[in-house]
Amino acid sequence: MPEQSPEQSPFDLAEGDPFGPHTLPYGVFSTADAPDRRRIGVRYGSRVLDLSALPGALPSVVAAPHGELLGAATLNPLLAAGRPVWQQVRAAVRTALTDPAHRTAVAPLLHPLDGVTLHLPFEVADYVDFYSSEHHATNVGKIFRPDSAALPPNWKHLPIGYHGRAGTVVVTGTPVVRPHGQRKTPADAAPVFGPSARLDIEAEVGFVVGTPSALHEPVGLAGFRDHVFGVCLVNDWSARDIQAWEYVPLGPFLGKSFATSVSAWITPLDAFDAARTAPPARDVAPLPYLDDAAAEPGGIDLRIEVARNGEVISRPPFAAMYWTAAQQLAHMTVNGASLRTGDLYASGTVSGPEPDQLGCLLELTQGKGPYLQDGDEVTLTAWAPGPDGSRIGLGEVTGRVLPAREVPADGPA
Ligand SMILES: O=C(O)/C=C/C(=O)CC(=O)CC(=O)O
Ligand SMILES: [Ca+2]
Ligand SMILES: [Mg+2]
Repeated sequence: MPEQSPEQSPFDLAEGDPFGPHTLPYGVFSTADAPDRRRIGVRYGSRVLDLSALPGALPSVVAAPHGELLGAATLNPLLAAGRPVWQQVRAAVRTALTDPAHRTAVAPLLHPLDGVTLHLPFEVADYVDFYSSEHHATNVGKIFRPDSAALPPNWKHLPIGYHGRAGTVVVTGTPVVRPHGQRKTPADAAPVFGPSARLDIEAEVGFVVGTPSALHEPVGLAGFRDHVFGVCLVNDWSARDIQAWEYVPLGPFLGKSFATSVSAWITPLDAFDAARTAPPARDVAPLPYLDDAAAEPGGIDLRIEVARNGEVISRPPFAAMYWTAAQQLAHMTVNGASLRTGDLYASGTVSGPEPDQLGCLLELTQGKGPYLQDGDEVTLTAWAPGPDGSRIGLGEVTGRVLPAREVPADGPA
C-alpha cells in the first residue's frame, strides 16, 4: 500500500522553496471554469493566490484604493501605480500569506499552479535588447567578425542595444515556429530563401518598467528603483543565418523579431536586495551619467540554468554582466526618450568566463552548431540568494521549436 501523505497546508512551504514569502512574483492566470477571466495572481510555493479576490476577502489588509489595480486583467495598472503602491501591495500580500490569523480567509483563494493557465502578464510597450556581457560580446565578435577586434571601440563606453519587436514577445510555453528568411553563407553564390538552419537561443534577464518618465527628462542611475517594477527571464530566440546576412549596418532585424519568450512571473526588484553585488571592475572609466562607482551595487547574483530537452547545457552567471540594468536604463533615456509602463528591456545574452557558462548555442558550439532541431524544448530557470539563507526563484521560461510553416518557393501568396 502506498503511504498516505498527510494533507500539507498550502501555507507551509517545503524548506528552501524558492517561491516563499521573500519572492512573491506577480503573474496573470485563468482557470478552466472561467477561461476568459484573466486575473492577477501571486505565486506562493506551487500555488497561485488570486489577488482579484484578496481585497474582498481581507479588506483590513488590502488598502481599498488598491482593489481596482488588483482586479485588472493585466499587471499594467499596478505597474503604473508606482513604487510606494508596489511596496504596500507586496507587504499586504506577505501578511495575507504568512499571518495565521488570515488562513481561513485566504485558503479558498489559492489555486494549484498546475491547474491554472498562465498568460503574458503585462502589455509590452517597447522592447529593447542590450549586449552587456563582455564574455558574450567577445565570443560572438570573434565568431562573426574574425578579422576585427572582438569588442567594437564603443563597447566599454556605452551599453550597446537595439529596439526589438514588442508585439512578438510571448509568454513561456508558447511554441516557436522555425522562421523563414534570407541567408547567404560564403559558399552560396546568391542569397537563399528558406527555413532557418541555425535557430538558437539566448539566455537573458528582462526588466519591466512600471513608472513612466516624461519626454526630454532622462532617468539617472538613481531612478532605477523608482521606474523598474521587476525582473523576468527572457529567451531571445535568434536565427543566426538570417542574422549574419542581414545585420550590417543597422543591427538585428528579422533574425530576432519572430519571437521573444518571457517567463509568466515578474519578480519585484525588492526581492533581490540580498543578491545585489558589485559588477566586474570597469577598466575604462564611464562618462558621468553611467558612472556607478558611488551608487548602490548594480549587479544581481542571479544563477541561470539552461536546459535542452531536460538536460542542463549551461549555467550562465548574471553577476558577471559588465553593464548593469541601472546603467542600461540611464543610457536608454539619456537622449530624452521617455519610458512607458510595460517597456521591457533585456540584459543581452548572459555568458560567463567558463565554457559551461555560455548563454547561446552559437557560443557553446563555437559557431559550428548543431543548432536547435524541430521538437527541441529549451527551458531557462534561475534563482538568487535571498534573506536568511532563502532562495528567490524566477519563473521558468520554456518553449518548443515547431517545424517551419510551408512557404511556396516563389514566396508567400
Ligand atoms: O555581435 C553581434 O553582431 C550580435 C550579437 C547578438 O546576437 C546581439 C544580441 O541579441 C545581443 C545579446 O543578446 O547580447
Ligand atoms: Ca539578445
Ligand atoms: Mg528575440
